[in-house]
Amino acid sequence: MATVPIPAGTSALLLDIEGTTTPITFVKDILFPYIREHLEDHLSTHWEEDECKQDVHLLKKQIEEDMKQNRACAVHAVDQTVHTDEEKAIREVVDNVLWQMAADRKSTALKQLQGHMWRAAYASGRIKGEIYQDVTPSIRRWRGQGLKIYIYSSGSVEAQKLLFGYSVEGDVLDLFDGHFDTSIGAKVDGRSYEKIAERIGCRPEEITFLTDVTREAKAAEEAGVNVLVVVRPGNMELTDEERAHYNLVTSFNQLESMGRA
Ligand SMILES: CSCCC(=O)C(=O)COP(=O)(O)O
Ligand SMILES: [Mg+2]
Repeated sequence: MATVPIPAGTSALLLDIEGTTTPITFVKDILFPYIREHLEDHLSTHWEEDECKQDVHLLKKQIEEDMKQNRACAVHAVDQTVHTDEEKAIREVVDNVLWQMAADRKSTALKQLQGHMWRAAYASGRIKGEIYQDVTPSIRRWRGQGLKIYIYSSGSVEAQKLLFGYSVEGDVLDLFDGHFDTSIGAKVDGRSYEKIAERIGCRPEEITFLTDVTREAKAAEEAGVNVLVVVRPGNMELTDEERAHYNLVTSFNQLESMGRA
């Protein structure tokens, strides 16, 4: 397995989750089906609670935004205040959420609701966060070399903390210096990476971002962030052009720090 140098001058590694630290199958075959299976029951049980009301409010705002931008969207009046028929209102929220999930939308509204729903599944031990075997030993090694480690995922910060807090390796949250989600901006928008650098307190050039998605890699590059594209089983195939352009890693074990510039 060829060694890949962590770009010189890197002080912080920014890690994607799905397809990078964690198999895509865990998200698609375990996390997402859990939502589809329990959505209606979750909404019915928690409908009157503040957290659920906030989740529904955010979904409604997303629909308004989609309509303003003329984006295709399943339009449902998900408003708890105007519905007299609670069952119908819940049905509309369910339809909207299922529609967003079918399109693999990464909206903050959807991700926030999902994070809240997974809480019970992780806490009961029904779900444990999967992490590739090379991930935690490598992070420990990099931390020993003085690198800071951050997560940036479309999954909400709460969902990220659940995955690593209730992982197959137990609670490994102490490996991370911080978490970012789409509340800082979309992963395909270069400005998100500028904001992350600001929040970390370094220049974009000091960050190296690891992701499986080349649209995210491109956005990070535009912001001046270093990028490594992660190739894991089941990840989206890269084009020849992408393979030629990006430095690729198949395991975190390959990544060696060459010392700070
Ligand atoms: C953080 S667990 C949930 C994963 C998820 O919902 C998701 O959209 C993953 O996106 P990523 O940015 O980690 O590829
Ligand atoms: Mg990913």
